This record gives sequence, structure tokens and C-alpha cells, in this order.
Amino acid sequence: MNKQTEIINALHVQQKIVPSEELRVRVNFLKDYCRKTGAKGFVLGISGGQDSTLAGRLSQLAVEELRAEGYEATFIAIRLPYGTQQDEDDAQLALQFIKPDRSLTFNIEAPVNVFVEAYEKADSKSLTDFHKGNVKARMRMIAQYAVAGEHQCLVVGTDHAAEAITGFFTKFGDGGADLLPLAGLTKGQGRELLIELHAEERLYLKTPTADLLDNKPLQADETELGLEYAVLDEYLVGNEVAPEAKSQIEDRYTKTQHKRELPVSPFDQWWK
Ligand SMILES: Nc1ncnc2c1ncn2[C@@H]1O[C@H](COP(=O)(O)OP(=O)(O)OC[C@H]2O[C@@H]([n+]3cccc(C(=O)O)c3)[C@H](O)[C@@H]2O)[C@@H](O)[C@H]1O
Ligand SMILES: Nc1ncnc2c1ncn2[C@@H]1O[C@H](COP(=O)(O)OP(=O)(O)OP(=O)(O)O)[C@@H](O)[C@H]1O
Ligand SMILES: [Mg+2]
Repeated sequence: MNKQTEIINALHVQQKIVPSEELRVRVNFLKDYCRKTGAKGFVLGISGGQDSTLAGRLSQLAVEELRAEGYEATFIAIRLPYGTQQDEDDAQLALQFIKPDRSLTFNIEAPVNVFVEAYEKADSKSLTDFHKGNVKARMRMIAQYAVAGEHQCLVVGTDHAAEAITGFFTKFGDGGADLLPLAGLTKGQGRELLIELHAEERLYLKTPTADLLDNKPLQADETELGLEYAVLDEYLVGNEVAPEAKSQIEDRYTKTQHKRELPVSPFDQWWK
């Protein structure tokens, strides 16, 4: 099996999706897992970006259906800005579209800044902007798990195939979640699902950004990655891409394998 096919299979990517069917499969997954675990619903950080807009709406649809079927479940959306978010208006638009049962705001600025100060004291050097960015992503994870713990809910993750293939997430940060309703979807397929859900164009045409850096607010993922989502999507659906892009993608996939596995133990073989 060639590397591309191996990756496509490992990430469960389908060449084509039927959006209405795909929505049903993913809402059913959220409902089934919620019932099976006895959880009281879901928690998810809403950034204003495409992925959390989609996963948030799927979560809200799932709890509404569960309640209609007699199972009490709630979706709690969490705004997790670091100070004032430059694209706060997009986050508010996402919330209007998702219509969560409950929405709360947890500003991560103060805890992140306290952490950065403590780090400086401990290591006699300051944390780089890049690593502070990962602390922000992990602080968001801590906040989501605190809310999930208090309300006996599960933390929804927004990882999908176009992020998984490059390992473009913070390990145990936004990568730390209980269930992944968008797994296997390309970025474009996620967009198709938002269109099927009648989301406003602005919500799915928005430039993807991790927005983790103080020095480069709203930096496009594609700038940091040096790869376009359109090219990642082409590769993921089995099409040919330029040889340099192919080797860049496959190299990143191999180097980030540790992020797609649970912490490695002496009984694991995958890393050998
Ligand atoms: N081979 C290996 N086996 C086991 N563990 C290994 C390892 N290599 C590194 N590690 C561990 O992994 C750590 C590095 O991983 P990690 O801490 O995640 O850090 P890293 O991958 O360096 O950075 C995270 C990247 O994800 C991007 N990101 C984050 C959050 C959201 C989004 C978004 O798409 O919106 C993107 C972010 O911009 C950045 O480029 C190392 O410090 C080390 O502890
Ligand atoms: N400012 C924020 N407020 C709330 N949640 C956030 C924030 N930034 C990141 N997150 C959480 O971290 C996840 C990962 O961020 P990521 O940027 O990959 O997704 P996104 O912003 O939803 O979509 P996109 O990748 O298109 O920007 C988000 O889906 C969201 O759950
Ligand atoms: Mg984003």
C-alpha cells in the first residue's frame, strides 16, 4: 500500500461525502456516546472559526434530539478569549448560529499571564511567544475540563483529517478532548456540512487561524504550516499533489505520529 493510501485509511477519509447523511452519522455518534456514558451533555470552546462552529452546532443538535427523546442533556458553549479577541464579532456570529443552551465566557488571559511569570522565575528565562501559544491552548483545555467536570459533561474536540494529517494542534491542548465528531473530514467537507446547515457564508469562508501568538494575531494557519488546506484536502481525497507538497505532508505526518496516539508505553509498537 502506498503512503498516501495508508494515511487516508488511517485517518478514515472518504473521497466524497453526502452532507445530509454525514450530518446524521455525526449527530448520531454524539447522541449514542452521550447515552452510553450517561453524560449530561457536552462542552466546547467556540472561537469563531469554522471547526468549532460546526462541532458546536452538531453538539447542540444532538442534545436537542436527546431531550426530545426523553434524555436530559445540555450543550455548554464556552468563549475562551485571551484578553480581547480581535475577531470577537465572528465568535458572536458563531454563537448566534449554534444557539447553545448555555454560553459562558472564561477569559484565559489572567491565568496564562500568571503562568508565564511563574515560568520565568522557575527557568530564569522567559517563555517564547510560540510556547506561550501552546500554554494558551492548554489553558483552554483546562477550562473546558473544569466546566465538563462540574456539569458531568464531555469535552468535544474539533480535530479533523486536515489537522490530524499535519499534527497541527497542541498536544493535550486543543488535542485534548473526549470525543471527535469531525474526525475523518477534510476542511472542505467541514465547509460542506456548514452549508448544509445553512450557516452564513462568513462562518465557513473565514481564514483558519490558531490565533495563539501575541506577536502575530490572527496569523493564518496556512502561513505557519507553509501548506494550503486546499492541497491537504486534495491529498486526503486521494488526488495527486505537487511532489514537494507530497513529501512535506508525508514528512509532517510521520513526525507528528506521537500526537495521534495515546502516550507511548513499553507495550506499544507503533513508534518503532
Ligand atoms: N517523537 C515524540 N514522541 C513523543 N512525544 C514527542 C515527540 N516529539 C515531540 N514530543 C512532545 O510533543 C511536544 C510538542 O508538541 P506540542 O506541544 O503540541 O507543540 P508543537 O507541535 O511544537 O506546536 C503546536 C503546533 O500546533 C499549532 N496549533 C496549536 C493549536 C491550535 C492550532 C489550530 O489549528 O488552530 C494549531 C501551533 O500553531 C503549533 O504549530 C514536545 O514538547 C514533546 O513533549
Ligand atoms: N478564542 C477561543 N475561544 C474559544 N475556543 C477556542 C479559542 N481558540 C481556540 N479554541 C478552541 O480550540 C479549537 C482549535 O482551534 P482551531 O483554530 O483549530 O479551530 P477553529 O478556530 O474552530 O477553526 P479554524 O481552524 O478554522 O480557525 C477550537 O475549535 C476551539 O474549540
Ligand atoms: Mg481557529
